[in-house]
Amino acid sequence: MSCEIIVKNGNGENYSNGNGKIKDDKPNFFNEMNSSPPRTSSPCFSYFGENFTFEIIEDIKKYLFERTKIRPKIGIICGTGLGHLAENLTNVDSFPYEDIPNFPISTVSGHAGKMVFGYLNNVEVMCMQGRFHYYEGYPLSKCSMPVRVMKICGCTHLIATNAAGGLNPSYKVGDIMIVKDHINIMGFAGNSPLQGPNDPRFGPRFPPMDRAYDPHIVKIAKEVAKEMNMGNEIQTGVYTCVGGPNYETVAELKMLKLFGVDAVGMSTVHEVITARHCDMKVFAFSLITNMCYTDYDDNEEANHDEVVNIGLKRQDRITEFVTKVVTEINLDLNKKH
Ligand SMILES: O=P(O)(O)O[C@H]1O[C@H](CO)[C@@H](O)[C@H]1O
Ligand code: HPA
Repeated sequence: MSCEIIVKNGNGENYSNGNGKIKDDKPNFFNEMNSSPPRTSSPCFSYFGENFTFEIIEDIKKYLFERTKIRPKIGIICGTGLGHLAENLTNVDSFPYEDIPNFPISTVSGHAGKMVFGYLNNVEVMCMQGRFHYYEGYPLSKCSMPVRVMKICGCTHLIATNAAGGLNPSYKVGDIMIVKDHINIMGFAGNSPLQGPNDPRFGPRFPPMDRAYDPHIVKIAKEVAKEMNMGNEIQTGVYTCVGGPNYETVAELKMLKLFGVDAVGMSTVHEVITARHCDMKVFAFSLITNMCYTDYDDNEEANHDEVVNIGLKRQDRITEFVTKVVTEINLDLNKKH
């Protein structure tokens, strides 16, 4: 059975994949789910929001590569208050998001909104100084679209960092939690960055998510932590992403704790799913910026200024940690070639 995609392009015009007749201007949910993706380099819209086609991602790469000579294998996403990392790059070429064609803009404090290419300890990297969140009004596919840009730019590895609330009572503010796994709560509710037509040039329709966080890089990171004497400040745990922007209720936190969640935030999971879909190796960690209390008698409340401030306080340590992990990943990459 041939299926037809009818979506609107950026100018509001009908767009069809040419597999049949246009019957009306409303996209058909089931047709879209079963069809090949639209091949276009102008943004088009579907039930799942803007469709960032392979061609659009290639155009973004073209824009960047015409302006930088850096050819990174490692992409880094800086979490809230962690953008300092990008300030440690040398020989930088920096692109404000508003200048990059088809890029969203960062609207959250603690996220500068720049794509920075440069060297971290002589290793070529590209670094998002600021990420996109669902609560900013962007669909998950748009939030994680830059991960595909990293992939098409040649990155084989993604390092995702975030600020998160600590649920595990043995954690303390300032700890770094290496993410060993995640629980995709937004996915339980039927929301995924991979919703909509699948383009096999990015990855398969049904990607596996076992070992989403590369066990070998986790091992490398633990060795780095040991070398840095991080003994009582490094943890390993399970992260979850809630939609935000409100922080969680006590009852929600109790539930997450029962689920086995160690740290809770509002990002990363959809980026990791997108990265694994296109076969990138992933390493992620959370900076524990506040503790999540599951007792109604506790008066502590999370607030974003505190989250940003803890990031600033821990920036030097985190920069050192990431630099060493990047250096080790690069040594590994060179061994393989
Ligand atoms: O996950 P990152 O972007 O580090 O930021 C975390 O901190 C913000 C809340 O204070 C939310 O955006 C949450 O996701
Ligand atoms: N909850 C959700 N997201 C967060 C938190 C939190 O406690 N802290 C930082 N980001």
